[in-house]
Amino acid sequence: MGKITLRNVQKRFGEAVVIPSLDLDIEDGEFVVFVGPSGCGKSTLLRLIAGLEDVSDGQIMIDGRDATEMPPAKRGLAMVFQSYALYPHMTVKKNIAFPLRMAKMEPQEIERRVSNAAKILNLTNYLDRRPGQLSGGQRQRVAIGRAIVREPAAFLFDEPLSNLDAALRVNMRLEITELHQSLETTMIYVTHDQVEAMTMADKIVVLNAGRIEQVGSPLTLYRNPANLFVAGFIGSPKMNLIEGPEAAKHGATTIGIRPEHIDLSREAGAWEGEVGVSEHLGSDTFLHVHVAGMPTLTVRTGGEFGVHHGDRVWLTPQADKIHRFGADGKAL
Ligand SMILES: Nc1ncnc2c1ncn2[C@@H]1O[C@H](COP(=O)(O)OP(=O)(O)OP(=O)(O)O)[C@@H](O)[C@H]1O
Repeated sequence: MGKITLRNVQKRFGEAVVIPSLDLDIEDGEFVVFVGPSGCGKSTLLRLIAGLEDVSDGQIMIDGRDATEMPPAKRGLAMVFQSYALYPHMTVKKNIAFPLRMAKMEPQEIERRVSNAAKILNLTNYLDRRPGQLSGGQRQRVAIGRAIVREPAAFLFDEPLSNLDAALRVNMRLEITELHQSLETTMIYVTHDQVEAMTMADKIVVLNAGRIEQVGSPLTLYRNPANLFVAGFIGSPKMNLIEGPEAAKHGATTIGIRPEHIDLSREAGAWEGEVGVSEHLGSDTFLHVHVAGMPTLTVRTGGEFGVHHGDRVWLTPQADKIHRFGADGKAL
């Protein structure tokens, strides 16, 4: 079980309203990612679900029970922090077993759960080490192990990978996704990294100033962003946003086109421009092209196009891939 429902949830810190009013349904077994810029309230929302903060108003239901006033330990959720919060003087085994010993579980059952978690996380050979003798990735796995042994209704991750280097982040991202696939337990994951959100989530919740901008699968958000905020936030490099024509009902419009949806040519096309910086990523190349009267446009090519700084090129947006937004920022 692991169905979590938020109804009209509000959070104020003194006078400051951090979450004005929020409704959200998290289904059993879903991998849900809260993403948004720094300070948008992602961690606060996770802490409200965990019970580490009290809601100012509204209701939190976990598996059909009202959990709004329930103390954290009673909610059956397990939180994994970026700081790991491991005990340096305890072995890996003791660290993982810690919450079970606190709960006075039978030693045999503790043993069974710890060795099972160690197997899942590839930590079997490290059980007698102390955290100081482990790599960053291994420490992160110990922190996850401590959550697994509790057999929670849901795992709550607060930016768990932000202390790891880039390569390790990619590895751990995959490991957590695989863990989700094998455990099939609800996971709620907070990050400001839209790539993490895109690659891991079943469902992404895009937050901005304590409000939900859009909820949907990664591809839904990518293909059909509900507004300019989501269009600009999801996707790397960012969607090109260009001033569009005035529209009778909608006022000043904005046109959005992703870098992979602009065709490049040396002959005629819609817009003529000059190539600025090229970024070669190996599989893709991103050209930054200056077109008169527009912000610099980013265009994806396979890299075989062979253009250089200062070359004249023509750009043509693919007509069926153009997004349009009204003056209020909403998709038209
Ligand atoms: N205990 C607190 N007292 C007062 N204000 C707080 C408290 N905790 C958080 N805030 C404020 O609430 C807002 C949301 O903070 P929160 O940590 O949830 O954001 P976030 O989206 O997780 O940001 P980040 O990605 O930087 O961690 C911020 O403006 C923050 O300053």
